[in-house]
Amino acid sequence: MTLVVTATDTDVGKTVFSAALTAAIDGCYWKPVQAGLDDGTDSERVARLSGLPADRILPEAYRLKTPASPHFAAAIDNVLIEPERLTPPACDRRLVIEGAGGALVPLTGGILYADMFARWRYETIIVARTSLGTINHSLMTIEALRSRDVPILGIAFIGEANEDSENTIAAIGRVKRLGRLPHLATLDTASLNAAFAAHFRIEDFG
Ligand SMILES: Nc1ncnc2c1ncn2[C@@H]1O[C@H](COP(=O)(O)OP(=O)(O)OP(=O)(O)O)[C@@H](O)[C@H]1O
Ligand SMILES: C[C@H](N)[C@H](N)CCCCCC(=O)O
Ligand SMILES: [Mg+2]
Repeated sequence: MTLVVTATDTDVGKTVFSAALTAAIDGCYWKPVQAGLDDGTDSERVARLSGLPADRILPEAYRLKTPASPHFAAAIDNVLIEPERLTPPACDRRLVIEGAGGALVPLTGGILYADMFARWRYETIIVARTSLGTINHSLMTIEALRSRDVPILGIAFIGEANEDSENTIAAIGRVKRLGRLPHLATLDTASLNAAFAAHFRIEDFG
């Protein structure tokens, strides 16, 4: 089963979570659109953090120079993102697909990530912060996905425990709380794998 990782915002922790998840299911990882090349790419970070062989990291469909919204980064590079090229590549294992930013980030002037998720119809995981403001961002993300009939596997939190916010989102949003990855002072393969194993149940990921 292919899994999509989206979030309530950029910089929430999708790449870190995806690295842990891909390692845990011994799968493949794909970042369809990488916007920003100078500070390293999400694929490079997943390769390093997951410790998986290089061939598990599938090549991006688009590699855009500017760290910006994909629609804008593409325009700067004089590229038009074509949805047909965002067909997930073949992989003989389970695939983890990481979006860019939050669910309603544009790929073109008219197509948002959530529209691609709706085409794909894969189970989608929302990565959300635990800090104040997350209830609103998480519930809006859930609404945006539901309104497009995107299947939601559940929500994965990143950060320090915030029991009320996490439970409130799960209850009002009617989504499964998959777990919470705490902030790791040392972010490496061993600490990430250990934290994922301690805070998530592998059975929840199919
Ligand atoms: N559990 C964690 N412990 C420590 N640092 C973390 C953790 N999760 C994320 N970070 C750090 O937070 C920053 C943002 O995380 P990440 O790159 O995973 O965000 P993202 O949601 O993938 O962003 P983008 O929209 O650019 O893809 C990174 O510097 C990352 O190393
Ligand atoms: C460049 C960044 N790290 C992500 N790849 C793209 C984030 C796009 C966010 C757009 C927005 O919501 O304003
Ligand atoms: Mg990322």
